[in-house]
Amino acid sequence: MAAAAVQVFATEEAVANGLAKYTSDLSKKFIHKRGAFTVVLSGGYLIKSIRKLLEPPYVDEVDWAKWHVFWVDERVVHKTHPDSNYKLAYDGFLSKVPIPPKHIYAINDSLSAEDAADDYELRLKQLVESGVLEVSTTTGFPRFDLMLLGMGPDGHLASLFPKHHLLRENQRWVTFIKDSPKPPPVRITFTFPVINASAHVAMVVVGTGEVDAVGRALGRRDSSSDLLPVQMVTLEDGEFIWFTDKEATSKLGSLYRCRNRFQTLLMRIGMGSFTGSWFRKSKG
Ligand SMILES: O=C(O)[C@H](O)[C@@H](O)[C@H](O)[C@H](O)COP(=O)(O)O
Repeated sequence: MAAAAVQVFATEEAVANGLAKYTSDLSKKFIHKRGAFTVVLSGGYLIKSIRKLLEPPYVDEVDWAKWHVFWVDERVVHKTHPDSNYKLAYDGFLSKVPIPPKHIYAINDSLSAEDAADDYELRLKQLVESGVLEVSTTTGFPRFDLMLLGMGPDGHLASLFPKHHLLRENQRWVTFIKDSPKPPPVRITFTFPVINASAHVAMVVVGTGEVDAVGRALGRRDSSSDLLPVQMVTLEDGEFIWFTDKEATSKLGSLYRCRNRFQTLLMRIGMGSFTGSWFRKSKG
């Protein structure tokens, strides 16, 4: 049984600070351990959520030369197109830190969706060969150090949408979709076995847009309904943490709110540690 930890911050600003510290700590840990840090980004609001990494102390502490950056999903458009997740990340984050360009793995935007998915999967396999990317010893799927993900109001993550057949894909590392309900329709995406092989997944959800999905994902399980895609994140051997704020969790029960208030008090009087404020939600 895998567990998710839920961290509820008072504000979006506090989420951004917490996420920067979490990412910077993991970056140090993995670079010390194996000389590289493999980070997967999503599109959407996530890029704004990681902005504090661009500020002191993190911008100076992080060993950017050792980062390797990937996308959990990408729209099949040119890299300069306003819909491109690469462009979003480049303009808002990657252009501001000294990550070597050869460590930034954008999709090949001259290919069709089918070929771009094949090409991306092949490049991941080459990175496994060269030792940059680890693999799960149990499943053989690639094991990224950290995935920084967002969730949509329908509970989707990456380009894995409710009731879509791609939710059941269990062979491919990277696949394509041509009927994404969120525009644009044509995309490539990591599959669940890849997401679930991760060492760490941070699910970042702030504001009121996703309150219903957060309530369903973290509230009492309704066995009569289909699982939301986000509920299918069950890491084999990793840490799954929600970074949320009060608004996003406003539909959760009083237990969540009480525990968070108690933790905030402990932190104010200097007795709470960051990890101490997490509370565990059993999954499965
Ligand atoms: O290409 C995309 O559409 C994104 O990668 C997608 O998976 C995103 O992360 C979620 O839809 C959440 O998006 P928001 O943060 O904008 O709600």
